[in-house]
Amino acid sequence: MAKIIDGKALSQHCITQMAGDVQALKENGIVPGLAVIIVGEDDASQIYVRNKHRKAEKIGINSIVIRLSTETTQLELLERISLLNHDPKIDGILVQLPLPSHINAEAVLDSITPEKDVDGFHPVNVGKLWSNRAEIVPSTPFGIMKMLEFYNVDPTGKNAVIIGRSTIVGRPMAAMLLNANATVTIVHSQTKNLQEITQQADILVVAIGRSEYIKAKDIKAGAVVIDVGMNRDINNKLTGDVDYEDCFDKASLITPVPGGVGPMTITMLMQQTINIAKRRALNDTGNKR
Ligand SMILES: Nc1nc2c(c(=O)[nH]1)N[C@@H](CN(C=O)c1ccc(C(=O)N[C@@H](CCC(=O)O)C(=O)O)cc1)CN2
Ligand SMILES: [Mg+2]
Repeated sequence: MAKIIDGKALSQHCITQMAGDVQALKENGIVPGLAVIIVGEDDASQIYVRNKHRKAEKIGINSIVIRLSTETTQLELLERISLLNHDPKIDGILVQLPLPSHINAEAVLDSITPEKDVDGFHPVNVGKLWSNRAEIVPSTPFGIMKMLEFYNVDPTGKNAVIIGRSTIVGRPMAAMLLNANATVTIVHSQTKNLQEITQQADILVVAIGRSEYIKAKDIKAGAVVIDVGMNRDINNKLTGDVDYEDCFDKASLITPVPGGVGPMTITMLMQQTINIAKRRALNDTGNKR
């Protein structure tokens, strides 16, 4: 029988620690600041942004949310980002994805100054991650690394298989597991004999976007199974990419959906905002000398 990796409980544990860190920063005159920009009316995005704002406030981070209409032009968005790039009170800038189709998301993300790119999507931060000298990393895989650490899963020498090659999850997850000394394989929609590879995984991270795609027959006995999927069925019920019930007895550890990876994504965003503010605190001290 698998043990459940409880993302909600771990998230709460991290929040308590972070609130203490923010208090200490404030005593040194630094208030961490996070700016989240949302363009358009996507329902799910609205909820995630609201949750980010609430969690930030709970920890003591100064959170601002900039809500822009669907008709916002790319130029208007770039101008907003430029103002935030130069705002000394803002440590982290995040543009909620997806953006409306008339906006070039890459151009927008690339315009965020790398030091404030709290999502870790800027090519400079991607390059640093792959060079194993990361400062800011994408929150979803960062949350997964925290989960592994908290549940005493050392990736060293393990076979880690990631299903999915997105820039938000699959690719940065591969870099982080590689940096943690795992033997890493990425599989994706074009991979031949995918199941033969997933069956070898000691750590399996599933981000393929297909409801309950991974079954017990696809995993190794004792595998650690991390489900990044979020799929809505016709009754609006949330399902993961892993058939949780089917895999439960065969895995050693497994994340539920909801209550696994999702809550840690937002919590790790807060951690990165605090980390950037800590670097600002160090620089401020340096400047005063
Ligand atoms: N700029 C970004 N955009 C997006 C990111 C991101 O990291 N940066 N990730 C996702 C959305 N996302 C955060 O932004 C996110 C998604 C889901 C959850 C979450 O807590 N999920 C819950 C279930 C919620 C539900 O019922 O719908 C869970 O899994 O328990 C948090 C954050 C895309 N965009
Ligand atoms: Mg089921």
